[in-house]
Amino acid sequence: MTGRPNGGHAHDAIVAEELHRTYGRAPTAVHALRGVSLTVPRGRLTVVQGASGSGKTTLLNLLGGLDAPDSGRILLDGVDVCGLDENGLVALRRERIGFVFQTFGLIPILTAAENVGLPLRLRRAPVGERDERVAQLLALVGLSDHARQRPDELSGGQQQRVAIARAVANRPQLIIADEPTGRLDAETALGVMELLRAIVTAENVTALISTHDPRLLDFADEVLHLRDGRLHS
Ligand SMILES: Nc1ncnc2c1ncn2[C@@H]1O[C@H](COP(=O)(O)OP(=O)(O)OP(=O)(O)O)[C@@H](O)[C@H]1O
Repeated sequence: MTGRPNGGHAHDAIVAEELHRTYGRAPTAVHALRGVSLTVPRGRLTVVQGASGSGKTTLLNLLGGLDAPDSGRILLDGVDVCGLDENGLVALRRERIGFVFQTFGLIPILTAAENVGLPLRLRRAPVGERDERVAQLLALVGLSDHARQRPDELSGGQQQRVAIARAVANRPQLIIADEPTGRLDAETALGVMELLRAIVTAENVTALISTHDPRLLDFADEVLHLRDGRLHS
C-alpha cells in the first residue's frame, strides 16, 4: 500500500507524497521524516508501527493538520491540507478528524458523559440529540455505568475509552490515535485495540493508529513500518 506515491484512489482517506519534516537547523537538525509516501484506505484500520523516535508522532501530526511538512503533499478525502490557512485547518480538524492521544486528554472537572458530549456542545447540537449520542457512545465503549464519574475516578483503560468515544462523537471521517495504548498495561492495551477495531466497523470510520508495540499489529487491516523517518514494507 505504500507503492502508490503518485496519487491514490477515490476510496483512499489519506494520500501523502514525499513528506519531509526536519526539526531545528544544522548542525543539530533532526530529520524526523525523510520522504514518506503512503495511502490510507477508507473504512479500514491502519497501524503505523515504529520504535521510539522513528517519526510516528511527527507523521500523525502532519496527516492530522496539527503541523506542516517542510515539503510534500497531503490529501485528506481529496482536500489539499497544505493549501489550507489556519482557519481552514481548524475547521478540518474539528469537522473531519477525531484525535486520541497517549495521555487521554480528558477534561478533569467534567464527568465521562460530559467529556464525550463536549464536541457536540461545541457545535451547539440540541440537548436531546447530544444526550442520545452520548448514551449510545458510552454503551459502545462499555462505560454506561460510569457516566457520572470524573477522569480521576476511572482507570487508565476506562479513561482511554472515554477519549475514544469523545473522538468519534461528531462522526468524523478519520480517527488519528497516537500511541493510544502507550500508557496502558498489556492486557488493557489489547482491550483498547479491540475497541478501536469495533469502532471502525460500528461507526464506519477510518482509523490511523501509531504504536511501538508489535503485538498490536494483529488488529490492523494495513500496517506501515516506520524506521528512521522512512517507511519500510
Ligand atoms: N519539537 C521537536 N524538536 C526537535 N526534535 C524533535 C521534535 N519533535 C520530535 N523530534 C525528534 O524527531 C524524531 C522523531 O520524533 P517523533 O516524536 O515523531 O517519533 P515517535 O516515533 O513518535 O517517537 P515516540 O514513540 O518516542 O513518541 C526524534 O528523533 C525526536 O527526538
